[in-house]
Amino acid sequence: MKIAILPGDGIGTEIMAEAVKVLGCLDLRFEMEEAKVGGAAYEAHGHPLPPATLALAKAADAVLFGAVGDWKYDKLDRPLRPEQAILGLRKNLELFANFRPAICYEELTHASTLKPEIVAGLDLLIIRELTGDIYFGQPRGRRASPDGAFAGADEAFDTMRYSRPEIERIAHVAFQAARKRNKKVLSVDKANVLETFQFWRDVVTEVHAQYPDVALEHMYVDNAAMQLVKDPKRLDVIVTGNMFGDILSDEAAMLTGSIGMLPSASLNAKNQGLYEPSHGSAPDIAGKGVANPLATILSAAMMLRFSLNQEAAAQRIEAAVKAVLAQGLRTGDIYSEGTRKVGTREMGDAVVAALKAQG
Ligand SMILES: NC(=O)c1ccc[n+]([C@@H]2O[C@H](COP(=O)([O-])OP(=O)(O)OC[C@H]3O[C@@H](n4cnc5c(N)ncnc54)[C@H](O)[C@@H]3O)[C@@H](O)[C@H]2O)c1
Ligand SMILES: CC(C)[C@H](C(=O)O)[C@@H](O)C(=O)O
Ligand SMILES: [Mg+2]
Repeated sequence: MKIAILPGDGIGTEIMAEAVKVLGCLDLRFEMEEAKVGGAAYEAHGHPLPPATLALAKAADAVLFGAVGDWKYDKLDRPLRPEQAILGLRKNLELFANFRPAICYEELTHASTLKPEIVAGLDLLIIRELTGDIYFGQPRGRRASPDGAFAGADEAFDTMRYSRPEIERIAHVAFQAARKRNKKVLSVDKANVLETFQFWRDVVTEVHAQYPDVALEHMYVDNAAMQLVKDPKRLDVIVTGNMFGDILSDEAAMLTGSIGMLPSASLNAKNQGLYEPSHGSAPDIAGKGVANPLATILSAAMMLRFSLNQEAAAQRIEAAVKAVLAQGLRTGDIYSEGTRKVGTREMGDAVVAALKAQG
């Protein structure tokens, strides 16, 4: 089993060190090979996704990814910006199905900014389409406005688009995931305004005909954003497009206590996957040793489950994370009174100790 380890930038290197430590103390044989990605790769090789990094990711059974980005790269031409690395990996590996589970662990009920009764026991799954939408639609660019009230003025434009097969395959993923859970899917769109998302709604409805045992509900994204904080436990599987999924998953992260708790899996049709926390490189706390490594450690657990066929090891990691939270250990982002504040490394060490204690 070969795992590509791509730490990236900012807290990416700090959280990845803890996840690698956790993987290393399982009784499994992995080959782990590390490569630079994002700003780190740009500094070393002049490109955020160098050919050798992409080749490693393609050849591996799974990719564990930290995070990329830093404000200092914001002035670079877009193809050279760190974020292009993660977008390029998703597109090149055809990782169209992004699973972002938002689970509120019992011990963290009080870490959320929402009232405990709203989030206690929350377990929802956002399924985000990851290789289409306005993220990748062409054409895009800047030009002099060709017409309208501001003709001749500078303007910028992007293209939102989805093809039928792209919507069909993510809808199948959502309905199949719902069959293993509570048999209901909420499809989030903006069909009242956007043609792309009226089409999304039509195609999801058509695919639903093959899943009569699963309940389907449609909702506009603005309302969904509201329902997520009003009554999130009413929701179970949410399927949506690339951009809405990006936004709603950060919102859902706060229901779990912190974005530092939200893992993710991005899968292609062959179940090859890239696993990463849903957060970014957090330049504001990078280098301070305070980042929460649990989203990355939980992403490693998802990797064991989905790409490496190691369900037992995945469950061991998840149980170790719960044990550490039950011991009262907290990084700053999930700290609340009466718990013990620890740094990134201490949190990783505690997960390793909890794994060893399992025998
Ligand atoms: N997949 C990725 O690599 C990815 C994802 C999101 C953002 N980014 C990039 O990261 C950079 C920073 O973006 P941003 O600030 O908007 O989002 P961010 O997710 O990096 O940070 C948002 C806030 O959450 C906090 N935070 C994030 N992860 C944390 C953790 N593990 N523990 C504790 N606190 C945590 C940060 O300190 C910050 O206050 C940008 O360059 C952005 O493009 C990359
Ligand atoms: C860094 C950025 C390209 C990325 C996205 O928008 O998909 C991030 O926000 C995420 O959620 O993984
Ligand atoms: Mg995001």
